[in-house]
Amino acid sequence: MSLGRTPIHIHDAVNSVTKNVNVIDKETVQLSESHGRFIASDLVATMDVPIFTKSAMDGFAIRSEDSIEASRDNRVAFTVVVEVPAGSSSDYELKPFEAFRIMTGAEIPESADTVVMFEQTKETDDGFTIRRPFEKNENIAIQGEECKKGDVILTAGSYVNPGTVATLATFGISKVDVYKKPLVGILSTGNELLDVDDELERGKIRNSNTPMVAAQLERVGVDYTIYKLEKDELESLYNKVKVILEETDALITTGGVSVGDYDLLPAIYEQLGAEVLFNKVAMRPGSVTTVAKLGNKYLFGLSGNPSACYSGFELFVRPVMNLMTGSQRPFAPIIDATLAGDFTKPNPFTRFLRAELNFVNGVIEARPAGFNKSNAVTSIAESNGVVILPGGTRGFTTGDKVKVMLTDVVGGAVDFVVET
Ligand SMILES: Nc1nc2c(c(=O)[nH]1)N[C@H]1C(S)=C(S)[C@@H](COP(=O)(O)OP(=O)(O)OC[C@H]3O[C@@H](n4cnc5c(N)ncnc54)[C@H](O)[C@@H]3O)O[C@H]1N2
Ligand code: MOO
Ligand SMILES: [Mg+2]
Repeated sequence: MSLGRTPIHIHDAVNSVTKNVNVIDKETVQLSESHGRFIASDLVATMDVPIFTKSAMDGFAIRSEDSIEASRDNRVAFTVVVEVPAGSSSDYELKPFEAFRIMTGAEIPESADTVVMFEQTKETDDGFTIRRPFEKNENIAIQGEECKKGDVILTAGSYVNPGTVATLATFGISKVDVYKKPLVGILSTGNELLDVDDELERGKIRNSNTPMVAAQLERVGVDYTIYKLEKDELESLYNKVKVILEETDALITTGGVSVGDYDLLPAIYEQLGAEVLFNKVAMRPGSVTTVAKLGNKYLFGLSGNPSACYSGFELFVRPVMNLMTGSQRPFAPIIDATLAGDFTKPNPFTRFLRAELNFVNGVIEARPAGFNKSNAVTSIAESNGVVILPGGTRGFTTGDKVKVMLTDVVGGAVDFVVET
């Protein structure tokens, strides 16, 4: 009951869920399936990159020593002897004032040591002239200049982004060791709940938490199973939770964690013998969010109220899922922003305010999104971040500096503005 619940600080709550999280396991996936995963072993360069010294420009490869005397008044002439397109090479030994016609990406023949771009030459019948000396290695990409064989390119736990995919391909890695994704069960509870397709009835509402939580899990790249809605009935709910824990790595329930007569999750954690990490957090919304552990398995008891459910996920489920998946950066970034609307209510506890973020004239503006109460659903849709107002404060107004958690990094700016 509420009397037995001691609210803990949000920092303590986050720390307690995110310590001792075990990564699930490793698996090998095809390169094409690796994007969005976390690599499970260090990537050590098996060769130099570039693997051979090559031309960085389309032009002519020459011996730099032949260009020393070149000037505006004394153009030096070269004769083109061999063509070297990308994908080929030449063992021809250049004689003085001879040149290769060479393309970007082609191996630099041994006898040349610098490249003159087409734009730096004037064409002649059998070649070209230049008007300045070229130093060794101009317009050349040297073998190993990017990385050397044996260098550690990426460490285990790195996120596989499109550039990682390109790097893996460069080293010929078509099968990638990644951390396994946890399988998470989603179970919404409540006698009042109907499925999305059901006709509305008196006193009932549609279950919006299950699809929302599923989408949040997708956003962190985790697999899930959706279980059928459960009524607030102790025995059947207990049995269901037990079965789900056998089938999954973690369980997210929504609803039934407060102190109401039909809020059964606290009794279920007790019956399971689970360790309750906390059952009250000094925050709004989501103060009744409860997290328990049974062995390595997490039981996230998210609040039934949609906005509380959403915040509870972003604060606790998200970092744990990221850690289980092998991420070394489990938390949503928290940045500075300027409030673009008033929020005058008192904040006895730390307040999480869904907000729409915009980048305006170099400043990140955070506009509190719509109807911003615990039971709100539409404000979540209007938000792409969460403003964090410290507990024990009140009266925030437009222009105030606030912290914002970047929950949603999908999408972009309305325009492209950079200093050039
Ligand atoms: N005496 C007290 N009453 C309440 C307290 C309290 O401290 N003392 N805390 C309040 C707060 S704060 C919240 S938040 C809610 C949390 O309730 P539960 O987590 O137990 O959730 P339910 O009671 O099952 O439902 C609450 C609310 O959310 C709606 N709901 C539930 N599931 C869904 C769903 N899947 N999709 C959409 N909406 C859902 C449900 O119909 C209720 O309206 O408790 C307060 N009470
Ligand atoms: O748990 Mo509640 O969300 O503070 O309204
Ligand atoms: Mg309740």
